[in-house]
Amino acid sequence: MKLNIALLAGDGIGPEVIDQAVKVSDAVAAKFNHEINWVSALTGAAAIDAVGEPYPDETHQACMAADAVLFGAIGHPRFDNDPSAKVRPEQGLLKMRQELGLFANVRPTFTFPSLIDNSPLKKERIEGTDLVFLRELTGGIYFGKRGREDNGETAFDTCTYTRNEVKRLAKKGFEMAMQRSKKLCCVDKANVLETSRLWRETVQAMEKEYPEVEVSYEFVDAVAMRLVQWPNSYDVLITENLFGDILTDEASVISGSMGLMPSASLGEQTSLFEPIHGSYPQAAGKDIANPLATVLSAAMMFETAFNLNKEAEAIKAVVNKSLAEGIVTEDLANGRKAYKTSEVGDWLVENL
Ligand SMILES: NC(=O)c1ccc[n+]([C@@H]2O[C@H](COP(=O)([O-])OP(=O)(O)OC[C@H]3O[C@@H](n4cnc5c(N)ncnc54)[C@H](O)[C@@H]3O)[C@@H](O)[C@H]2O)c1
Ligand SMILES: CC(C)[C@H](C(=O)O)[C@@H](O)C(=O)O
Ligand SMILES: [Mg+2]
Repeated sequence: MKLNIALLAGDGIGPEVIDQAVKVSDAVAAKFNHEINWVSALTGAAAIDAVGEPYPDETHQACMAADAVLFGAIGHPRFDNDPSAKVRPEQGLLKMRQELGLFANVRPTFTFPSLIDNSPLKKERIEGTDLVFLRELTGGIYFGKRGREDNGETAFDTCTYTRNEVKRLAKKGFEMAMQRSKKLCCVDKANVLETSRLWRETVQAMEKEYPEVEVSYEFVDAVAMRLVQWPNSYDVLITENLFGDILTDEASVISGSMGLMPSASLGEQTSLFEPIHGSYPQAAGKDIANPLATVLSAAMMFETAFNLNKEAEAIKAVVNKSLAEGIVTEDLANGRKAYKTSEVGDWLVENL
């Protein structure tokens, strides 16, 4: 099979972790007789430096022409520390998600048996955790009206959702629950927010279409607590954009490192695969970042975008093997030898 993949490495550790995912993808493609045609395109601060905008039209065209997109990370301290910057790398990420119509961000959280002691949480609480967030990705406060009033003394961001936006995300949630343990949790703040009441009302109305799915409705503040207290009590969680952003970073602590958690962003026309972490600027250029979140995002790409399950399983298996054998970057070393980002990538290729 010929796979056309747009490659958006981005900023900071983006290019380093993407390099490992490319090496591993090429190796798995060779093993299973596929050919990957990578088309690299600019995004983030790198694109601002090169052409003045974070998601240039050329990049959008490359994403639209490809069968799938593999994304690293964007963001640079130069913008993080300058709130007045008008053009920002993150705008590129949001524009890309919106223009590609990537409304459903699938963010699994799971544990690796060999890393159970890497989590600061108690082993007996987290063992066997296997849950998945479906984060709405193209609506809510990220895309609402925002601005300043009162000579800049007052700022506002507005959160808006339409019933259809909630429905299409919830539909994916119900479908995913049917494939898994038939348990769905709708995370909201319906005791306060009108958008959350629309979420709850919409999901409640859909329950009768999926009589086998047991649905619970929980407030986001309580979920934030129970997620680290009893993560095993969850299976599929659906939530709006900002809640999903925050809860998934929190959930990454269960696995032991932010550098481990992959994601898939799904739309009607295309899909994009990216680690949930950012550009981790402190590690940029040092060859120390954990590449596994990006490698596992590539596995999600084989599975979700191309229906190539054996290929995805091969990647997951070699990742598990590397962890079991202690071939880990410094975030997971825990007093053991820390391997470089590129050494982990090389090991995965050799052992695939
Ligand atoms: N999707 C994205 O591209 C994305 C996501 C989040 C943040 N950002 C951007 O990234 C920049 C830095 O943001 P931040 O520091 O809040 O978040 P971050 O995810 O880049 O880093 C937070 C912490 O997580 C850990 N971490 C992250 N990735 C890791 C990896 N691969 N291996 C090992 N440890 C890892 C590190 O301890 C790091 O200090 C900002 O400009 C932000 O806007 C981009
Ligand atoms: C960088 C930022 C805009 C982004 C988000 O908030 O969606 C990031 O935190 C993520 O999780 O991908
Ligand atoms: Mg985030």
